[in-house]
This record gives sequence, C-alpha cells and structure tokens, in this order.
Amino acid sequence: MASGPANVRDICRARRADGPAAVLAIGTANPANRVLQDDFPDMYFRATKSEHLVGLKEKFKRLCQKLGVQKRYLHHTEELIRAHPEFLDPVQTPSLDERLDIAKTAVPELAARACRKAIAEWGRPATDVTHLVVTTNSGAHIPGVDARLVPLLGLRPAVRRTMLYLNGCFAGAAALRVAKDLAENNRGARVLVVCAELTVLLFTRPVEGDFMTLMNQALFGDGAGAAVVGADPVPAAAERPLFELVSTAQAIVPGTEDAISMRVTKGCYVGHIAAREVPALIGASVERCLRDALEPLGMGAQWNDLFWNVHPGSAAILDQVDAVLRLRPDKLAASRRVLSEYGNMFGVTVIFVLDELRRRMEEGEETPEWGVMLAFGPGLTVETMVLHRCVEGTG
Ligand SMILES: CC(C)(COP(=O)(O)OP(=O)(O)OC[C@H]1O[C@@H](n2cnc3c(N)ncnc32)[C@H](O)[C@@H]1OP(=O)(O)O)[C@@H](O)C(=O)NCCC(=O)NCCSC(=O)/C=C/c1ccc(O)cc1
Repeated sequence: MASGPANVRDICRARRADGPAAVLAIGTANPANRVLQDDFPDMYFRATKSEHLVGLKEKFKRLCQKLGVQKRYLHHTEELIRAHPEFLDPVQTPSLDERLDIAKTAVPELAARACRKAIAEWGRPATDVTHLVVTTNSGAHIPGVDARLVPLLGLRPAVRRTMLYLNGCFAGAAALRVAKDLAENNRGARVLVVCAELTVLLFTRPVEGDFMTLMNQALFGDGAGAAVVGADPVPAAAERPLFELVSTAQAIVPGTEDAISMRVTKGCYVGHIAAREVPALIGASVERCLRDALEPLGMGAQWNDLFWNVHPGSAAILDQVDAVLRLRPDKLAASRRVLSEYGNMFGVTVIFVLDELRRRMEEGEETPEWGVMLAFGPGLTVETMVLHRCVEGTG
C-alpha cells in the first residue's frame, strides 16, 4: 500500500534552510552621465531656462553645498531635457506618460547592469536564481521591471518574482528583508534582489517658493544595486558569504505620516519632505528602534562596537544619527562616502553602502563583527537589520 503524505510540519521543517540568509554577492550600476555638484546649479538653471531667477539660483547653490553630495549620476542629460520641454512645467504640460516611457526601458536596463555584476561575482549561472525581488519608485508598469529582467538576465521563466513599487527610501532594506525570509524558508533558494531608481520622474524647473523642487534636484541620484542572498553557502560552487542577515525589524514612528510623502500626478511625481523636521524625527526614534532590534539578540547599546550602514538621506540626517548615538567620527564613513559620490539614490543607497563596507573590510579596515543597517522613508518608517560580517578583516 502506498504510504500517505508526510506530516505537514515535517514538510515545512525540511523546506527550511539550516543557517541564516547571507549576502553572497553585490553589484552596483549608475547611468553614464556624471554630474559634479559644483557644476550642477549652472547646468540646472541653464537647462530649465531659469537663469533670470538669480536669487533662487544662489539659494540653490547654497543648498547644493549643504547636503553632503559632491557627485551624482543622472539618466537625464541636458540633451534629454531639451528634447522634452514639457518636463519643465508639469502643471501646464502634464508629462507623466513621457516620463514613464523613459523609465519603462531605462529602469530594467540599469537594474540588469547591477544584477549582471552581482551574478558574475556570485559565480553561478543566472538560471540558478530561484527568486527575484525587485523594488523601484521609478515606474508603474505591468508587467513590471521584474518580468523584464527575466529575459534580460536569462533567468528561468519559473523564477518566483516579487515586485515592490513605491516604498520610498526604505525600499532597499525592505527588499533585503523579504529576501532573507525567502532564503531561510526555502532550502537552497538563491534570491536576486535589485533596487533601481531614476529621478527623471521628479524633474521640474525651479520655482520661487517651492523648496521641495530644489531639494529634489539637489539631493537625489540615479543608480541600481543588486545582491544575491542565500542560506547555507555551497563551498563547492565557490559561494562565499559577505554579510549574514541576522534579524530584521520595521517600525512606523507615530504621528509622522506627513513628514515624507510622494504621489503620482498627471504631471510627474510630487514629493513632500518636512526637510527641517525629518532629521530630528529620525534622531528621536532611532535609539528605540535599535534597542528593539538588538535586545532580543542579547546585544546592548554599545553603538561604537558595531559597524554601520545608515541610509544617507542627507548630511543632516547622518549628523543627527551620529549625535544621538554618540558615534565615533569614522563610524558613518561608508554612508557619507556613498552620499558624497552618488547622492541619495532612495532605496538603492543601502546596497551601495553595503558594497562600500565590504570594500573597506577587504582592504583590511578594522571592522567589528556585528553591524546594523538603518533605512528611513515615508511613514516615517525605520527599517533595522542586524548584520554579521563574514568578510575577512581585522576585528
Ligand atoms: C538641507 C536641509 C533641508 C537644511 O539644512 P540646514 O543645515 O538645516 O540648513 P539651513 O537651515 O541653513 O537651510 C538651507 C537652506 O534651505 C532653506 N530651507 C531649509 N528648509 C526649508 C523649508 N522647509 N522651506 C523652505 N526653505 C528651507 C533654508 O532657508 C536655507 O536657505 P538660505 O538661507 O536661502 O540658504 C536639512 O535639514 C536636511 O538635509 N534635511 C533632511 C533631508 C531629507 O529629509 N532627506 C530625505 C530623507 S528620506 C529620503 O531619502 C527620500 C524620500 C523622498 C520622498 C519624496 C520625494 O519627492 C523624494 C524623496
């Protein structure tokens, strides 16, 4: 007689991985168009035919110098803006369709470039990817970036896809959190995570009295970050864990739902950031979020004994985290470098910071064994992830 089905608990248990999910490889990519922050006010006011707004340009110059950004990469060039005069005034000439058309092709292509680097570093064929988690704020298409990546990367048609749209700046951390759960609950799973952003959706000309437009043009950059996540690395396949993803948490800071927001309009994306308040709101909540994440692991509040991957929302946000946690000056160096070299790339940024931390460790920089990733975004939402370093370095 045929035996009956196995016990459901046993099936579930057998399906789980033995060890924690780990980042096995990282890849990053940016558009070719490199923009120096010192040159940007001239370029922006020229491209938007706004040179007559002399006072506003001076204000914009001052703002550009305050954010901690020296360089960024943008998909939109002066040439592209000349070809789309409708982008200058999205109220008079709604241009969401044209912007989405650009994103439809450019976002998957940028994402694919980061993914190819991550897959090459991982060393296994793209067909070994079992799950795909994609996140972007830059687009609203079905089939989405996830579906486009299947042929672009040569993934299996049966790859299990999860698409996260419009999660704001905590999207990269959220995608890694989802990947961790997938990897730990599906023995042998190899999850490709990719986060890609283009700011062409936010591009408009400067307008007197509209501070948010100035912030949008001065702070944000375009890029894509990818990671391969899996549990129980296979030495025979030369898999090498870089960071173990030990535990994750997400919290909404009460009473802050209007602090950061973004909506899709027929003109373009319209964002709002309570810019002066956000650093203080994050500062007021960050210690509670960290304690909630670390205390269950038996870890205390010796913040300088950890390494840090903090989403570089702006220099003011990093300064606030530094001050509240009384961190040593070098602790946020990776976050500050990424902000300086690439700008705030929304959720992409934490993957760049992870790559920067890895690079520093491989170069022998003294690095604690344990670390924390902190990301912030609309909600206000704070994502916290406890990391364990596997890269050889000095402890
Ligand atoms: C750069 C800020 C805004 C001000 O810096 P500061 O050191 O306090 O400097 P100041 O007070 O001297 O301000 C610089 C200039 O900006 C002006 N300003 C200062 N806030 C104001 C003000 N709310 N009104 C109008 N003028 C002002 C201020 O008046 C001054 O102008 P001026 O005297 O003419 O040089 C700083 O507070 C800051 O970085 N805040 C946090 C920025 C922030 O929240 N980043 C995003 C985190 S979340 C994320 O990553 C993205 C989410 C997102 C969501 C939606 C999107 O569309 C896009 C993205």
